Amino acid sequence: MVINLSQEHSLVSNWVAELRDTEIQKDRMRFRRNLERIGEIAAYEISKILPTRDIEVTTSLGTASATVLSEQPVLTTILRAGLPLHQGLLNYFDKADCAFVSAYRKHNTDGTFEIALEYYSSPDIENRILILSDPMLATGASLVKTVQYLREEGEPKNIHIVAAIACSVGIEHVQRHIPEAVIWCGTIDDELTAKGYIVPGLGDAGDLAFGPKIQN
Ligand SMILES: O=P(O)(O)OC[C@H]1O[C@H](OP(=O)(O)OP(=O)(O)O)[C@H](O)[C@@H]1O
Ligand SMILES: O=c1cc[nH]c(=O)[nH]1
Ligand SMILES: [Mg+2]
Repeated sequence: MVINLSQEHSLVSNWVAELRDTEIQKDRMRFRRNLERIGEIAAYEISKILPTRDIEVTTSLGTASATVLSEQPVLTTILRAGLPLHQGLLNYFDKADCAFVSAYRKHNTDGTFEIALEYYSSPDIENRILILSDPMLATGASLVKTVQYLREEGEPKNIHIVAAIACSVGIEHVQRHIPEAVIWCGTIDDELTAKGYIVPGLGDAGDLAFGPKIQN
């Protein structure tokens, strides 16, 4: 299932427009904050379909009935571009456990690339609700490889994927390999360059959030 958070107009479309704009992108703090805000809205939307339980809360004047989450998700992100989106999810799921994975494109001299996974820090994800965030779902290779890697340690009961911009080709790749995943995205673009960049996309999310890095 794919949920496009820009299907109907909301502030999300405004933040995605700012993320794409080459002038506004010069403000790294705004770029990171816009990713964070999309993470916050995604958390709010996902919370509507998470399991709940009813509780009684003692107030100073009586007792109130309330419905609250019955369990906390595991928020997993892919370093480094995933950090601002992850922070947004964590701002709202403030009691969640967190996992971090490093997955990056290791470029070959012929222009092709492989996904290198080198670092992994996670709680036990067996039977947990996994929310995996990465701002750019381009080919989908990083997300699929990350989920395959995490599954060697435990089987989550639900998988949610959060992206700011998802490419339709990448969505199909994820759906082929993780058909049960629910994909929440800020918007959907249809093109990918030969180097795997989303068009119109926004450029390199990691560089725009944190500055350029040396090529690996
Ligand atoms: O869907 P895919 O084709 O796998 O591409 C998406 C990946 O590319 C970006 O990371 P990048 O390799 O630029 O690393 P960075 O976070 O260090 O910038 C992005 O944050 C994703 O992890
Ligand atoms: O368009 C893209 C694709 C992958 N990673 C990015 O940061 N941008
Ligand atoms: Mg990058």
